Amino acid sequence: MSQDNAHYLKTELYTLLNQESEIFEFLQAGSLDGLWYWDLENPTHEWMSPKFWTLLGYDPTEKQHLAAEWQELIFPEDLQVALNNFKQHCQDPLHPYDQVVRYRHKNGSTVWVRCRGIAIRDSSGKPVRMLGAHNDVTALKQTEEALRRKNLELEQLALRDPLTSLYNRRAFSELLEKELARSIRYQTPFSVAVINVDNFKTFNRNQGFQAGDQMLYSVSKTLLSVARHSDTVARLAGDEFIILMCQASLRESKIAGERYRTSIEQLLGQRGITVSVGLSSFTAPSNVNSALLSQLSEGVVTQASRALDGAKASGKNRYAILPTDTQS
Ligand SMILES: Nc1nc2c(ncn2[C@@H]2O[C@H](COP(=O)(O)OP(=O)(O)OP(=O)(O)O)[C@@H](O)[C@H]2O)c(=O)[nH]1
Repeated sequence: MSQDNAHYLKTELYTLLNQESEIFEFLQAGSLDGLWYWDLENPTHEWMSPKFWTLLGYDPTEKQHLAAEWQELIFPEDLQVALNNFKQHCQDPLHPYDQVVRYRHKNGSTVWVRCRGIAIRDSSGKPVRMLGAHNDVTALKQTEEALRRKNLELEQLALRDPLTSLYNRRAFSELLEKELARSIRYQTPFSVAVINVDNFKTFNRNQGFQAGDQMLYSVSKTLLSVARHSDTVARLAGDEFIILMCQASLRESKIAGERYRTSIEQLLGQRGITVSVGLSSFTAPSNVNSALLSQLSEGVVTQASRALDGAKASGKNRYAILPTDTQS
C-alpha cells in the first residue's frame, strides 16, 4: 500500500474542513499533536498527519497510512479501551471517543497521548468515517508520576525512623491497632516485645554519639534479621525498639524474646551491647467494643514496658513477661 492509495482520504478531509463548520470547530478545540481520518468502510485505510509519527520518533514518509501501523505501537490494554470506546461511540454518538493512551516511542520510551474522535455518519446515521485528534500529554503524565512518587516518599518519611529506616512509633501504633482488631475478629493471640539497650548512656559516653548511632543501626538490623517475616519491628524512641509478633502465643513470645536477646548478645556482646526484653501477650476476649481498640493496644504496650522494667531491675540482659513474670 503506497501513500498515494490513501491520498483520497486527505483530499476528502480537506474538502470536509472547508464545508463543515462543526468539524472545523472540533479541530479548533484543542492544540493538536496529530490528526487522523479513518475510512470505516475500508478500515485498513487511515490517514495520519505527519506530526503524529514525528511525535513517536518515526519518519512520516516511511508510513503507509494503515490503521495497523498505530495499532502495533499502542499498548495492547490501551488499544482495548480505545476499541471499546470506538464501538460504543459508533452505536451512540453521545458516548465520547476520548481516552489517554500510551504509545511506544521508537527509542523505547512511553508517549502518553490523549486521543479524541468523532464519527462522521451517512444519512442513515451509519458511521462511515472517523475523524480524530491527538494531544501529547506525556509531560503532564510525567509530572503526575513524579508527584505520586514524591507523595509516597513523604508518606514513607512520616512513617519511618530516619536513623534505622524502621517503622516509627506512629506507624507502629496503627499496625498494632490493626493486629488487635484482627486478633479480636479471628480470636487469635498476638504478642509484643519492648526491647531496650542496656547501659546505652555509658556506651554513648565512652564511644561517642556517632558510634552510638551506628550501634542503634546494628541493633535494628539484628532485630530485623531474627524477627519473623510477618512480624513488625519498630523504633519507639532513643535506644528502645518494639516488635509486634502476629499470632504469637505467650509460649511462642518467650521463645522469640530469648531469641532477640541472644542474637544481640552473640553479635554485639563483644562490643559491650546487650538488651533487656519486656514481653506481653494478648488473647482477645470474645466481646470487645471497637471504640476500646486504641486503649487496648496502648495497654498491651504499657504492660510490655512494665515487664521490661522488671527485666532491667532484675539484672538486665534478660527477658521478663507480664502479666505473669515467667523468666525461665
Ligand atoms: N547515639 C544515640 N543515642 C541516643 C539516641 N537517642 C537516645 N540516645 C541516648 O540513649 C541513652 C538512653 O539511655 P537510657 O535508656 O535512659 O539509660 P541506659 O544507660 O540505657 O540504662 P538502662 O536502660 O537502664 O540500661 C541516652 O543517653 C540518650 O541520650 C540516638 O538517636 N542516638
